[in-house]
Amino acid sequence: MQEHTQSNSVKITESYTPTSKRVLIVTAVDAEKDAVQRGLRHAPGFDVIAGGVGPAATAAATARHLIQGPYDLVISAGIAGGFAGQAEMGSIVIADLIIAADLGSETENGFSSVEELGFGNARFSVDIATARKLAAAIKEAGSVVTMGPVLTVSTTTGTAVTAQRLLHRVPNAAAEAMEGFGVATAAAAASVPVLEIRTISNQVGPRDRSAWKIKEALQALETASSLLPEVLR
Ligand SMILES: O=C(O)c1cccc(C(=O)CC[C@H]2O[C@@H](n3cnc4c(=O)[nH]cnc43)[C@H](O)[C@@H]2O)c1
Repeated sequence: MQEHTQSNSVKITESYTPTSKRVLIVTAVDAEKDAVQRGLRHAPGFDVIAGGVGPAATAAATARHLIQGPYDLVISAGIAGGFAGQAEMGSIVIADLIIAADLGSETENGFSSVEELGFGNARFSVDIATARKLAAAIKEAGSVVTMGPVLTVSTTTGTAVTAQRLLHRVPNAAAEAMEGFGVATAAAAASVPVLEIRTISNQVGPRDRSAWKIKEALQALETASSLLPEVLR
């Protein structure tokens, strides 16, 4: 509290709330952005953008917005495919690792990641304390939540064989989407911590677009987003 005395001797009292975090949330498409914004209900401190589909578009959009910071946290958020037995349709996944699952080289002996090839980094750590806090809040709110690696792919998986190949590379993978690694690359370049929140619209495997539960996944995204102001306070 701070008190100011004006020249006419009327005391004006202002109350100050502690400075809250400034957070950039990056979705792929507008429908995801709208769901996040519905959940946030105009809470202060959050900027939400739709950065486009895929790691390149989203990395560029994230980097462009981070320049307008400073930001304390960047979140990649949206719908995703869930790996069977790890994350079911309508549930929420909080990444504990963000992995570029198809960034590398095909060899006679299978896939080699950029790390194995010595070309750089194929995975990013998340702000694990905040990730755990968010997962606990989601569980407390009554939603099903899994923490695990979220894969970033440039091509959506469409066969059981590819799903198995990905699980061979990352045995405990929870979900796959197309943007997390791009968002994390831009966040790391700006030294800003990152999170990834995914809500499951479909199973990773044979492509059947008619079976995607987009409405349910967007509702789950709204629910997860509604918990962010309290968790990040
Ligand atoms: O058609 C719609 O109404 C609609 C509403 C919201 C989002 C979409 C998308 O198609 C978003 C594309 C976005 O979704 C991620 N995603 C979802 N499932 C998978 C998957 O199995 N494998 C990889 N990515 C997936 C991805 O991040 C895309 O950018 C449509």
